[in-house]
Amino acid sequence: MTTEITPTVSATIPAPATPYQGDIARYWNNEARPVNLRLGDVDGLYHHHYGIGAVNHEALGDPEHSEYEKKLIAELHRLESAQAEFLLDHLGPVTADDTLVDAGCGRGGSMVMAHQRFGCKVEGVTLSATQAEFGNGRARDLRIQGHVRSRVCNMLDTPFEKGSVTASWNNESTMYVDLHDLFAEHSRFLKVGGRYVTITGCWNPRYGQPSKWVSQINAHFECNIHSRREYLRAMADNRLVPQTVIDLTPDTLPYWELRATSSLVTGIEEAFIESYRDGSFQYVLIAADRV
Ligand SMILES: C[S@@+](CC[C@H](N)C(=O)[O-])C[C@H]1O[C@@H](n2cnc3c(N)ncnc32)[C@H](O)[C@@H]1O
Ligand SMILES: CC(C)=CCC/C(C)=C/COP(=O)(O)OP(=O)(O)O
Ligand SMILES: [Mg+2]
Repeated sequence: MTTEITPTVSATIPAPATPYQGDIARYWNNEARPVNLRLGDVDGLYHHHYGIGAVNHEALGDPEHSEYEKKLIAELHRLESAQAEFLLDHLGPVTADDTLVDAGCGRGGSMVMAHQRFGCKVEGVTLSATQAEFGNGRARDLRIQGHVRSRVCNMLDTPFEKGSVTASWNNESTMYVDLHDLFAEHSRFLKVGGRYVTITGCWNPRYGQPSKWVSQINAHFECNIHSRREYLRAMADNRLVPQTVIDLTPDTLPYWELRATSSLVTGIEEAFIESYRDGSFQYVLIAADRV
């Protein structure tokens, strides 16, 4: 699949708010891992998040078969898209007249899925000009550029008007920011009665402190994973009242176990598998009402 990329964003790139955000912008501008691009090439939905659900071993067939690796890639991608569908399931009622915000939108796969499901406008923000241009290129390819737009913008300081957004989400992008600052900003632009959803990895307070595996994941991605407790506290402080908290850890393990057998491994698979198994790390969905 070829993706048209034109420099629609680069003329207006704001300076990073902090040196750290400059590091993260560089990280995502330079990212081109086959585990993300080859999965996205399956159907043109490019994700930077992980998968949930049971592996369909029947669809994979015989590991010795010449087509097995191609089927494995399609299966990992199916599980990543299932994760995004599950997040969208928790946004509440959304109509074609509504605006949604994807905070930390990556290459925009979840935004396209949201527009295709609801017919609504979706605004995405990322620190990376490469990602925003890629997402806008995909939207143009699909002729949905009037509804789906990515821009380079700090999710802690967005241009969205107070109370103008029906629902918003962070899909695996909360570990790059202070949660109080983040939820204050979502709370500002969400309508009263609107919905906020995150799917994220968090360290488990029951374990005690971040395990060595959690520290390894932080170092690998230059991020700072928060604890489950911190999420709930920061939401409560910002008029976001959890409606649903779901532990997706058992649902994401099959994805990781399958990914660990593929040719697209990146070296981080062991840290996810071991930390999910020893209980130090959890994969969760939290859906909250803006009250
Ligand atoms: C792991 S990717 C997730 C991408 C996307 N949510 C998905 O599911 O495919 C993390 C994203 O968070 C973005 N990000 C990190 N800190 C940010 C910030 N302060 N403002 C806006 N985006 C940020 C990065 O640019 C990147 O797009
Ligand atoms: C759950 C946690 C802690 C996520 C950290 C954020 C992150 C880097 C997500 C996946 O991005 P990606 O799809 O680019 O990563 P990979 O290349 O490993 O697939
Ligand atoms: Mg990935």
